[in-house]
Amino acid sequence: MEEDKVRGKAEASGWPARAWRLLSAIRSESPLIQCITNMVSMDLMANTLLSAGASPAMIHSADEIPDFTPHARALCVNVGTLSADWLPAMKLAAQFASQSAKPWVLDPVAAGASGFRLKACLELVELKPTVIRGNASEVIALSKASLGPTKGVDSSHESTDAVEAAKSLAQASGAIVAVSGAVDIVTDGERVVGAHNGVPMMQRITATGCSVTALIAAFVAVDPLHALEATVSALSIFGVAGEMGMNLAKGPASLRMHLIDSLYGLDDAVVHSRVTITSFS
Ligand SMILES: Nc1ncnc2c1ncn2[C@@H]1O[C@H](COP(=O)(O)OP(=O)(O)OP(=O)(O)O)[C@@H](O)[C@H]1O
Ligand SMILES: Cc1ncsc1CCO
Ligand SMILES: [Mg+2]
Repeated sequence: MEEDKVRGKAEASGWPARAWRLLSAIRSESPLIQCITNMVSMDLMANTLLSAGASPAMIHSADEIPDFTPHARALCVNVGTLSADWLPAMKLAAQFASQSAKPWVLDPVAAGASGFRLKACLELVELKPTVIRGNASEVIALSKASLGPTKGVDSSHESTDAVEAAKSLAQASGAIVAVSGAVDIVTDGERVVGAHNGVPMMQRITATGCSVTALIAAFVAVDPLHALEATVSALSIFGVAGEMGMNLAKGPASLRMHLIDSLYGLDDAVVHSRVTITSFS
């Protein structure tokens, strides 16, 4: 009953209609999304983008960036399996994206796990990402610019523990900051919005976070002037795909498959009845 009330309010706010409109735009425009990502996530990330209707390209060589990056509608940079030889390409691509006024999204995987990684993430933040999406531990580490008690790539905090950290990171960087978790939190430093869709089993599949970051890049590509709204919509749509997928799944491996199928098959009615987004402030 309480859940129905929250859904009712979300519907009245116009969020489901916006999420559906942006997903439809991705399906019709098929925006080219360049991804420089970790070796674990490449497959799921590319398939997530394809099933949403976008066109992924996992192109990471610095030699190709000057020719290629200006053609992409958005860039996703993910430091999951970072090494010193990949970092210059990430920075170069971010510079090209910024120079050509293309949105770019940073995933600061395990930002608090080592000094090398934290410094690299802070340097990337200096290059003005449009959106930063991490789990709560990553956003807290980045916001405080300090190493944290870390489980590596997994979070040891709830997303709601990271609201203040997310707001101050957004204010300091000028980026929209998204914290994934049971409730996904999105802020521009003033407004705070919560996206409530998703299922806990999504945490048992590696790279679902990486993949939703790339999906955010696709949503921002089709609505670059409303990055907060596009980010919330992407998180919500991915969560709804997880919920639909979970109805058919037996565990993480089959959820991975059904999530992709569900994202591909989402329709207006499902999006309108399930998308649950609320304002926190
Ligand atoms: N308890 C939960 N309930 C519902 N959805 C969840 C829950 N935890 C995570 N999710 C969803 O799972 C996806 C991945 O979020 P998560 O916070 O696990 O990212 P992550 O730690 O960066 O993952 P990875 O590093 O493996 O890519 C998001 O879409 C998020 O909304
Ligand atoms: C498991 C793992 N290790 C480095 S990146 C990655 C994918 C999830 O972030
Ligand atoms: Mg992650």
